[in-house]
Amino acid sequence: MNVSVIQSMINSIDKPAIFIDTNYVINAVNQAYIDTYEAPIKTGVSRCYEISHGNHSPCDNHGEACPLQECLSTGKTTSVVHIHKTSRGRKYCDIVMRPVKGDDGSIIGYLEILDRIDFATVEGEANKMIGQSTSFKTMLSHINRVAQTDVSVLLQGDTGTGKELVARALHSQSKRNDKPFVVIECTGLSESLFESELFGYEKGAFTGASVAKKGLVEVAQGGTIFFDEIGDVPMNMQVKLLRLIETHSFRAVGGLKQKRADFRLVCASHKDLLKMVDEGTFRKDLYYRIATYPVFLPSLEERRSDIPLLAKHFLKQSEFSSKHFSDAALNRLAQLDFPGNIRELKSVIIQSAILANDELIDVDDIPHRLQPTASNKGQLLTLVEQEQQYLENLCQTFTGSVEQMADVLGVSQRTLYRKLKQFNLKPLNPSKSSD
Ligand SMILES: Nc1ncnc2c1ncn2[C@@H]1O[C@H](COP(=O)(O)OP(=O)(O)OP(=O)(O)O)[C@@H](O)[C@H]1O
Repeated sequence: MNVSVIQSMINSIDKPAIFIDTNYVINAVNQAYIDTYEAPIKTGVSRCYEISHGNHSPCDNHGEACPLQECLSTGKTTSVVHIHKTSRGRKYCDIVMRPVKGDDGSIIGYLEILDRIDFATVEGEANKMIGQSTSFKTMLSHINRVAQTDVSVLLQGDTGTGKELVARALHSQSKRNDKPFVVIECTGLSESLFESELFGYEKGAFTGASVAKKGLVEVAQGGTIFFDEIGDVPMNMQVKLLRLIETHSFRAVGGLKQKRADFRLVCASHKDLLKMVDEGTFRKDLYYRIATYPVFLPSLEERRSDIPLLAKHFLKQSEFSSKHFSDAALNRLAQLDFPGNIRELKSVIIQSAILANDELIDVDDIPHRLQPTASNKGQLLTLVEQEQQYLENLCQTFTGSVEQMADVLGVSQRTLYRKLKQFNLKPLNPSKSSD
C-alpha cells in the first residue's frame, strides 16, 4: 500500500485520524486531526504524543496507557481513553488504534482514530462530568460506546454517583438528542399513579379525570426515557413495563386504542438488581430487557484521586468562587468518606466555604463531623499507603514543577520520579519538570 492510498483512506474518515509507524511517527493525517490540535504537524517527522500531549516521550512514560504498545504486543485493535491537549483545551478522547496490513499481509503501520468525548471534562465546565481517575475513564469509555447505539442501558451505582448526569450524557450523545429526555422517578409511585403517569388517561377514566392527559411515554416519543430507581417498581407493575418494552405499544388508562411507543430506555438503580432477581423481588425477564448494557458507576471511594478536582470545580461554580482551598484542605477532603458521594461532596464544599473566615479554605473549615477514612474504619494505613495517598493528592493539586515538588518534599528528583513510577502517578504539571 503506498502513501497516497493511505492518505486517501485517512481522508475518507470523518473523525480525526492519523497513520503512524512503530516509532510513533505520523506518516499521514486527515484535516479533522489537523484542526483538532494547535501543534503544527510535519508528516514523517512529528510523533503522535508530541501533537496530542505536548510530551517528549510516549504516553506510558507519563502515566497513561499507550495504545500503540498494546497494539504492538497483541497485534489486535485496541482502544483507550486519553486526555489530549487540543486547540480548545484539555479534552477527553476515545482512541481506537488498528494495525493496518499491506498486500503481503504484514503490518505496515497503525491507524489511530479519535472520538472526542464532549460530555466529560478535566477543566471544570458546568454540566459536564468531571474526573480523571482510571475508574472514571473506564466508565467514560463504556458510556461513549453505548451512547451511539439504541440499546437499553442499566446504570448501577450508589446514591449521588452521577447516574442522572450519565443518563443525560447518553441522551445528548445519541441520535435521539433532538427529541425529549424524560425522567420517571419510580420511588414511591403507587400502581395507579405509575400507570397513569406512564401511559396517560382518557377523559372520564376515573373520578377527577375531567380531561384526557398524555402519559410520559407519549411525551418522550422519539427520545429517551430514564427510569430512575427502577428497583422500586412493584412486581405487578414490572409486568406492564415489560410488556411496554417488548411490544413498543401501550394503552392509556380508560382507552381502547393501542398507541405506538418509540423511545430509548435508560434505567438506574442503587440496588443490586441481580440479587433482587435471586430473591424473587425483581423479574428476571425484565432485568435482561433493561440491562442489555450494564454500566457501573464508581463511588467516590473508588475514585478518591478525583476529589480535589471535583472540589475545586464545585467551589468555582458556587457563589464562593473567589475563595480557594489550601493544599492541606484538598488532601484532607480526599481522605474523607462521602457515603452520599458527589452530591455530599458538593454540599461539604459549600459548608466549608461558608465556615472559612477569609478567602482561604483550610483544613479547620471542613465540617468536623467528617473524619478521615482510616479512623472511620478503625484501621490504620501502612506507611506505603500513606505515601501513595499523599503523592496522589499532591499530583492532583501541586501546580509547580517536579523539581519544586521534590524540593517541597525534601527528596531528590530521582527519588520522586522513582516513587511516581512506583505508584503510576503523573504530576499535574509534568511539562514544567526539568527532566
Ligand atoms: N462526574 C461528575 N462531575 C461533576 N458533577 C457530578 C459528577 N457526577 C455527579 N455529579 C453531580 O452530583 C450530583 C448528584 O448526581 P446525580 O443526581 O446524577 O446522582 P445519582 O446517582 O442519580 O443520585 P441518586 O441515586 O441519589 O438519584 C449532581 O449535582 C450532579 O451534577
